[in-house]
Amino acid sequence: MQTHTQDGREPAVKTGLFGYQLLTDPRFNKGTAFSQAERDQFELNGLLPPAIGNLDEQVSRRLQVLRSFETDIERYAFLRDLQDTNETLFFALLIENLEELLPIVYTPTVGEGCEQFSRLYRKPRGLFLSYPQRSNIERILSHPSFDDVRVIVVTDGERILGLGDQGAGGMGIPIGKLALYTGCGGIDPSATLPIFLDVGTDNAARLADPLYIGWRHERLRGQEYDDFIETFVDAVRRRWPNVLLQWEDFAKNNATRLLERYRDRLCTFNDDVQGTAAVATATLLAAMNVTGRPLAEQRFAVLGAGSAGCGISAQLTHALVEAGVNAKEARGRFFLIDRDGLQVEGAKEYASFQRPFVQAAPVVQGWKLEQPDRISLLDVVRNAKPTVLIGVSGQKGAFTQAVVKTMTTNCERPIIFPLSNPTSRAEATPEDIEHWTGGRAVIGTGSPFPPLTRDGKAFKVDQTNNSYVFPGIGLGVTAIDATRVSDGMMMAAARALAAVSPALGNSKDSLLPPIASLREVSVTVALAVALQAHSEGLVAHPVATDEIEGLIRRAVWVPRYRPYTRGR
Ligand SMILES: NC(=O)C1=CN([C@@H]2O[C@H](COP(=O)(O)OP(=O)(O)OC[C@H]3O[C@@H](n4cnc5c(N)ncnc54)[C@H](O)[C@@H]3O)[C@@H](O)[C@H]2O)C=CC1
Ligand SMILES: CC(=O)C(=O)O
Ligand SMILES: [Mg+2]
Repeated sequence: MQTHTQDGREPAVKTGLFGYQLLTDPRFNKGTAFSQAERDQFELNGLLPPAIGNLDEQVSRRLQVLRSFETDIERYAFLRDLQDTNETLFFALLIENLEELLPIVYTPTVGEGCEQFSRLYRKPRGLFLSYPQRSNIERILSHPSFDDVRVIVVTDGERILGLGDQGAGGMGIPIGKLALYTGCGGIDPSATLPIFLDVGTDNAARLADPLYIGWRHERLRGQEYDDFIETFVDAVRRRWPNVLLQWEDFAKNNATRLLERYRDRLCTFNDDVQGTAAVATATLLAAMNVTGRPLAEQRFAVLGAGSAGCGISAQLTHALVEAGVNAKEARGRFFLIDRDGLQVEGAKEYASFQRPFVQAAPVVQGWKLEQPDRISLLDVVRNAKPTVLIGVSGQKGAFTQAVVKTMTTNCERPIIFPLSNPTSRAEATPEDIEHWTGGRAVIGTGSPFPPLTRDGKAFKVDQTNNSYVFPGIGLGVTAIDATRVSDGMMMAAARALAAVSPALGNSKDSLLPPIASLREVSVTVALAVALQAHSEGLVAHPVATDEIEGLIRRAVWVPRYRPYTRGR
């Protein structure tokens, strides 16, 4: 991290790079903004056009080019190329235009980026650790360019957004998430490392694609898979004992299992399980200001009993208990519906992460059902009368008109969150929900949607996405060297986000702060997370409570060109 000297000038960064190598290293490249003195010192004369520019000019030039493309996937490819050419410029552009660019760097366009990854692939970024290279992992991680790594996002590509198994194309997700760690959370980009664990793919189209860049092999499972993950985690712990490791977009049979296996062995969390739970909890707490009905009175229907559905239900159960509901009753408030219908005792074998949210058989006795052998979402909404409906199933249109309209018979202001990503997988569009409920629903979506019209004015749709929390978790954890990510830290993140809800002061306002303010939101989340880690004794070095905010603020990386000096 760079700091200012006492006279306010930044210390120069030493680099052994010069000439063409300096211009082709995205961490050091300044493009046309290299000064004449730097061009002389680093042998750049002739390699650059003569005009000397600056970061602001470069940002406006790139923005013009970006806006001239016709499609978002072209914009995505352009931004990925810029990131791999000049990181400072990429992040300056991103940070100054968060609201416009997040839907490209992140959901929904990143989904298409993953699907097209083999075609778009240009330059190396991060690490592809493939099964055939398993005995080399330690050597691969040992490269000096990774010495400063503090945050890793890792995927095996099996459940990419709601798009399923994308094989090596899944690498687009760790790259996108880490772009937000820097763009929103202020983590120094040289401290971030995207990793793809290539254990093959079961995506037949990818395996048959001659241009596929991944390991052309069916997905490994069972002991071979577990041993590979163990080798990876062991190598990570040895190389970076205090790194924050974020698991992302693993399939449901692995996500919670791996989290439980490793959460006490290193500083780690699963974003789909825990990050999603934190943002959903925060948005719901904020929604209480709009509906006027306290959390302790809510009943929940959750479509999709996977990583996100069970993670959300677990954290909300804690929140209900904290609000005074007893634990058994709190769990009973959750109705989780998967492919086979409502999770209910005796219907089938449930995975261990699903079991806490299996309804007792007597609860559904006497329910009127559409079909006798299956309890559908509509049956649940009719009979259990939930006040909150959450979609994390990846199933477009699963919140039908009948389901949504029935929600309005349960309560005056139903809370309806179709959280699946990307946009094409949302369980319902805000426009339809607004129409079907006559404007009574409180809405949150996973991906961005255009504003609604309410009382003749544009009304922003809240994007209930874990991007509101994971960058702040990363900033808080790394700023104070937290050793673990606890449930308490996740709850602190959720409460901190809820506490900055615009709806707190005005029940007609948004539930979440604007996307454009994500950098400030992340500092707020970081502070809450760091204070909680401190109070739980989960910090590597002693630090005074009143120093924590300063540590966080000083840790925030800002894109600007630093002075360089030649040396090793
Ligand atoms: N807004 C946000 O921040 C986040 C959104 N998500 C989205 O949530 C979705 C699910 O993610 P995960 O839980 O990690 O995936 P998952 O694969 O663990 O869970 C999805 C569940 O939905 C079930 N399902 C599939 N079809 C169904 C149907 N017709 N009816 C009911 N259930 C059905 C699956 O059997 C599975 O249990 C994805 O689209 C993902 O993009 C996930 C994490 C964060
Ligand atoms: C947002 C996110 O993590 C997901 O859709 O998987
Ligand atoms: Mg995810």
